[in-house]
Amino acid sequence: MAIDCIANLSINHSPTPPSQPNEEKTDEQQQQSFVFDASVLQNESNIPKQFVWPDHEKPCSGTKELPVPLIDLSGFLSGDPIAIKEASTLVGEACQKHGFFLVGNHGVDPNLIAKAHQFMDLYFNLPLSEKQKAQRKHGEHCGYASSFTGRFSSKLPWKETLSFRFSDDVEPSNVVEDYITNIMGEGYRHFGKVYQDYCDAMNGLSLGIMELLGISLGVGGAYYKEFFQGNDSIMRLNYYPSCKKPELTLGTGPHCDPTSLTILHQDHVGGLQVFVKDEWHSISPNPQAFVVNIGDTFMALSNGKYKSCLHRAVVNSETQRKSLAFFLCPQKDKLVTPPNELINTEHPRAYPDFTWSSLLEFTQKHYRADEKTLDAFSNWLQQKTTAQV
Ligand SMILES: C=C1C[C@]23C[C@H]1CC[C@H]2[C@]1(C)CCC[C@@](C)(C(=O)O)[C@H]1[C@@H]3C(=O)O
Ligand SMILES: O=C(O)CCC(=O)C(=O)O
Ligand SMILES: [Fe+2]
Repeated sequence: MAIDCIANLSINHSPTPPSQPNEEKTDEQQQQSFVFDASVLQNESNIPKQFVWPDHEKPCSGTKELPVPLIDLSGFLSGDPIAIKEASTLVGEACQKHGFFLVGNHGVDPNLIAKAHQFMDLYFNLPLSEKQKAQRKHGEHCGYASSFTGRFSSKLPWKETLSFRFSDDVEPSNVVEDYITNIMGEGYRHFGKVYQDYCDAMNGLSLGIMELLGISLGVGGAYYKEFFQGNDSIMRLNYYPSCKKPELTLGTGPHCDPTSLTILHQDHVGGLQVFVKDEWHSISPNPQAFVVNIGDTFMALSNGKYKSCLHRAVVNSETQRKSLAFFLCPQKDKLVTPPNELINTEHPRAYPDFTWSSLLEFTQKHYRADEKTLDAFSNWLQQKTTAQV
């Protein structure tokens, strides 16, 4: 079934019955045979135990709003030096506190954003067998994943994702469109074009934000912008089905993004939460704005001055939720090391040099990304280096 034709297809399909647990199988084997079919699970009043999170990680009621600055990019985009200075100051203040801010008047076509959301609705409401054509393979980070049942045996996130790679190092870059068409079929070419265009827009916005970050850190607008030229980034579509017991589970577990910069567009539903001053805070939806946050790799590039902050996503019993996350990542083997201007006796090196490919491999094969990913990775690297001596 091609994505093109589903644009005018009302999708009625008999939901795949959940695989009945088989007593003879071990827990582990049951886990592997478990399939997260959102069209079934969203109607289940008793959610499978693998999706029930420990009490200390369950959603809490009455979360306060996180005060994040909404930075108007119109002046920056028009090259107004005063507006650029103001924007870089606001970005720097937010990044030293919790690493989250909003950007408005960003120049991304609202019709493109709307189309990206519309095609998410179409894709994630396809029959599971159709979505599984793009099944993400073990150890890889591209493709379709439903709650990561193949990777984790507990604390499963209540979500489906479709992730693909975007590279800025070829002109014109058709990597997204070609990937989607190759793994999902020629009928998805229009679908692929929409996300190709979306990623191109995210790439441009990311490089602009890197300019503001460089100015705010006093290393100049070109420093990080050049570092991320030819980036090799990840685009992720997050689809969170409604859940009859939202208070027991999480859409995305607590984590710091291991990547460099995340540009997130959340729909009108809400569910993003950030852990600041030992409390979870929400960031309410603003469809005209993107939520931007610093990831672990940029925290290292800023020598720890800017914070990669713990965050998560909660679900609800009323409606599905969607978010589009563009994860800016440097070329895989580029050395991640902070500029000398940020190193001095008062601020010695906070993290060892590393490459993004080694951190990505660590999150995919050795460690579930969470609040301590960069510390765990640094220790793992140092143990590896010591062992090789
Ligand atoms: C490089 C990545 C790994 C994850 C997607 C991107 C950035 C965030 C990571 C993730 C969202 C952190 C929480 C756990 C995770 C497994 C998830 O819930 O999706 C992580 C992603 C991943 O490993 O696929
Ligand atoms: O969906 C959200 O609001 C957050 C998702 C997220 O943090 C991620 O995908 O890394
Ligand atoms: Fe995240």
